[in-house]
Amino acid sequence: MRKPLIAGNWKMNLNHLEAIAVTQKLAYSLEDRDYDAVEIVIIPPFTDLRSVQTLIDGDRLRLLYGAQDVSASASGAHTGDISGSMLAKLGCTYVLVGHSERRANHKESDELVNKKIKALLANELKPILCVGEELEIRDAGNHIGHVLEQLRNCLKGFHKPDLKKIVIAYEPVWAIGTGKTATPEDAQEVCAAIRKELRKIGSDEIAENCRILYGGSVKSINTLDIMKEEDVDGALVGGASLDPEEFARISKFHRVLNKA
Ligand SMILES: O=C[C@H](O)COP(=O)(O)O
Repeated sequence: MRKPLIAGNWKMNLNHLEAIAVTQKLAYSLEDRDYDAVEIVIIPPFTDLRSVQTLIDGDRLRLLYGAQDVSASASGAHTGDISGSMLAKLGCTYVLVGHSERRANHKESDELVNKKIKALLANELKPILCVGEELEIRDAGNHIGHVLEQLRNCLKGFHKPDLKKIVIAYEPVWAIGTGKTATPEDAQEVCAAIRKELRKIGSDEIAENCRILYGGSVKSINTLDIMKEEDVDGALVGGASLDPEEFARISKFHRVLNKA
């Protein structure tokens, strides 16, 4: 079975002092049974990672953490970039790649995302590959084709041992930060199509074991309906993850719905 994964992408919010307070409040709101049932991950800005690492290591918290991006390069003259080896040294487990906000704001191509995945795997980090469509593509009725093309391009050249380490996050761009969550049926349709494509790209085993997350205005009030869907294995949460009590409520969905 696939262990559900709930990841909180803080985006460009919370300095390193605020990060300590939010992480502590989140940890106080969770119990061992929550960590046993769900992988709970926080993804703060780069500037917070060392503080989060020190707190989690020092208090032996069962939270996992990661970064919002990575350089495709290993080291060198890349001003402003952060390398996979630096993130590994900071104890990161997961790293987002291909988030629509990076694609839009930094003109990130599928080819660049592919190189970033390679850099993460080289440093034993687990990519969370974000794919999703703009509203006009959805309205044109070709959103599934668009998402699967992104998936194929970003995963080009990877073999089965590598594919096993990758998490996929389906994030319809029109649902991000808008309060307009995709319907559970919509999320299921795309996540099922992604899983079917993973059978072709990788194997039945890879498709069965890959966690596919939904992201886009996830809140505690809509988590259960989304998580009931067979091919949805978790959520990539933005705004709601900045409130530790709300993010804890989202992470505790398993207390009502058994996905194991
Ligand atoms: O990475 C998170 C997604 O962009 C969703 O953000 P949101 O929950 O604020 O819509």
